[in-house]
Amino acid sequence: MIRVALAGPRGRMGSEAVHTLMKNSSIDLVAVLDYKEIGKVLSETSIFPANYEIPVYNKIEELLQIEKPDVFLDLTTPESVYDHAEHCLTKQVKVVIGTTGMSEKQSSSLQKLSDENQTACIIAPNFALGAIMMMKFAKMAAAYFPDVEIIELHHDQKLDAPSGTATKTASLISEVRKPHQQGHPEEKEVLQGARGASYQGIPIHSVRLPGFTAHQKVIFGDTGQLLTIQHDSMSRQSFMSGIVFAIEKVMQTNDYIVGLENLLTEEGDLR
Ligand SMILES: NC(=O)C1=CN([C@@H]2O[C@H](COP(=O)(O)OP(=O)(O)OC[C@H]3O[C@@H](n4cnc5c(N)ncnc54)[C@H](O)[C@@H]3O)[C@@H](O)[C@H]2O)C=CC1
Ligand SMILES: O=C(O)C1=N[C@H](C(=O)O)C[C@H](O)C1
Repeated sequence: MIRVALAGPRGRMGSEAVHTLMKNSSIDLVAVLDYKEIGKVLSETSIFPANYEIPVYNKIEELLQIEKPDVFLDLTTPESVYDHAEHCLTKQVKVVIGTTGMSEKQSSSLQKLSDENQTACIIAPNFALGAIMMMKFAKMAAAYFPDVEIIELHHDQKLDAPSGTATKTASLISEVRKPHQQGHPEEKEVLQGARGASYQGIPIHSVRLPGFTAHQKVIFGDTGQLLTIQHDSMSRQSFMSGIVFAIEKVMQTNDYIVGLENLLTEEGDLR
């Protein structure tokens, strides 16, 4: 049994993940971390059934010391995630991070901590298999279609923009796309922000509206043709098999890994 602690149990992702981990016969959800008092065990909150007697902690130091999890899964906020991961890696507790919105500086610092403590840290900007495929396909296409823009569309409660998925997609594309100027060389934004954010020259446009869950289009343009690679998460169920996969994989490594595409084999692991 893999002993897992989860941060953010009442969130949109966290609550779904609690149910998934409770149902999994090779995972033992030993504790959850919330930032405020919500009861001593999860079943005392209105959103979980009576048999969810999982202890709730407000202090990560106590959680790690008392429950000794093998893996700490973070599904919280850009503000909290770094601090949690730092505590875990320093105490040599493996980490799976689903939370997006960390700065590059924070990610590099976690990589250093992971290396120094020889403790695995898997960062998954997107746990959904289809989104991972979208990113892989986009990287393939970018070798042939260097002009590309990314449009990501999410629910209006999302805190970070652009999404972790969009940034990761742009980073993968940048590995193969020859740096060059897109659009007209004399292009001017009449209204600031009209051309979106720029990741090494790749425009990223973020849409936030009620009604959306998590969606992305990667549009490649060439003379007389367009190629669009699109992924839609219609519910948070789409992320759950990826969470279990990441927890299983983090037990087999001591490395710092960003993106589940680095862990997939050609045999269709996540099915
Ligand atoms: N990697 C992936 O596939 C996915 C990642 N996400 C990311 O996961 C994160 C969570 O997303 P949602 O569930 O939609 O957000 P949410 O706002 O519904 O949930 C976040 C939860 O974290 C809790 N929280 C905040 N600070 C905390 C702390 N210090 N300790 C413990 N709990 C704390 C909040 O009370 C809240 O319940 C976001 O960063 C989002 O971008 C979301 C969906 C998929
Ligand atoms: O906040 C979300 O909802 C999501 N966040 C992740 C991201 O920033 O890419 C993954 C997915 O898009 C859902």
